[in-house]
Amino acid sequence: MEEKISKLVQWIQEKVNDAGLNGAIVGVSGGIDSAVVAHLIKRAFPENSLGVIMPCKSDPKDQEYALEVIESCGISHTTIDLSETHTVLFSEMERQLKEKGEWNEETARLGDANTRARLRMTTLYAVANNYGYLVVGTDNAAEWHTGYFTKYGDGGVDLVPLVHFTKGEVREMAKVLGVPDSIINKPPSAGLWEGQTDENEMGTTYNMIDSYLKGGQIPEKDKAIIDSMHKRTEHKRQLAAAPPKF
Ligand SMILES: Nc1ncnc2c1ncn2[C@@H]1O[C@H](COP(=O)(O)OP(=O)(O)OC[C@H]2O[C@@H]([n+]3cccc(C(=O)O)c3)[C@H](O)[C@@H]2O)[C@@H](O)[C@H]1O
Ligand SMILES: Nc1ncnc2c1ncn2[C@@H]1O[C@H](COP(=O)(O)OP(=O)(O)OP(=O)(O)O)[C@@H](O)[C@H]1O
Ligand SMILES: [Mg+2]
Repeated sequence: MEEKISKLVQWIQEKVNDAGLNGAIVGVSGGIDSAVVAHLIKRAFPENSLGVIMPCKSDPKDQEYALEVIESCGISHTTIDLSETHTVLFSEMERQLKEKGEWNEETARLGDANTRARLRMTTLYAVANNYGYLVVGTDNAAEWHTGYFTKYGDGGVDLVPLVHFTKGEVREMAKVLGVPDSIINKPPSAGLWEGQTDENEMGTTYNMIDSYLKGGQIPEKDKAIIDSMHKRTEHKRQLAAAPPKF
């Protein structure tokens, strides 16, 4: 694992240097994926890396976890609270659509949640512009395959270093990097609404997805969920659809 970590760190350095930029930035949620990326970019650019904590109506406990991550890798950090911004934007949209009588209550929770992820993306790019940094994403192989991310939200990034690593491998990497156990052992959550956990929402587990990706046999029910998510999210792994030249 140490060798893979060194190669990833070197790859991040090369991508930033090739871009003619100065360093790298990541959103730090208090979860394991961003913890690993924070450690990687701190290793790649000890003096030119930044972790950004962006609460957005989030559980205050998340911020404590995020600060534990920051402390564990010693990365420079800043906190930008997006709760008010989200309220202003989302409530204005709700008001306007309600006025038209076209507000859809059923899809509102997901729309609200994805807006949080996209506000974080917008913030990261604005801060990255200030420092001349690349925005580093945190998607692992399981999330990438199932499309379990917000298009142009947490999926809107410049580099995806963990995309070939299963969730289990990310856990292994976290241990080697010195991510605190409290972060490694906590259930993965997008934190987009109260009580949300990835595995509850998806209806399958990361262990199942990992084992499927490694070619293992898994129950038909889990295979069906994973295949359906993969198919439904194909568009997220492509550039925006363009028509043929007429
Ligand atoms: N066939 C197609 N071709 C081109 N575009 C297509 C499309 N089908 C939908 N779309 C577009 O994609 C949109 C739907 O995609 P998207 O906006 O991503 O939304 P969606 O996939 O519905 O939701 C995002 C999922 O990712 C989860 N998530 C988000 C963020 C972080 C994490 C985490 O683990 O931390 C998890 C979240 O809980 C939710 O389950 C549609 O509104 C439409 O605009
Ligand atoms: N409150 C937050 N502050 C900063 N960044 C955030 C916040 N919430 C989410 N993010 C960003 O969105 C990414 C996607 O979240 P995701 O939940 O998949 O990863 P994670 O929280 O790092 O790990 P886990 O899967 O264990 O929850 C995070 O890795 C992080 O970069
Ligand atoms: Mg999370």
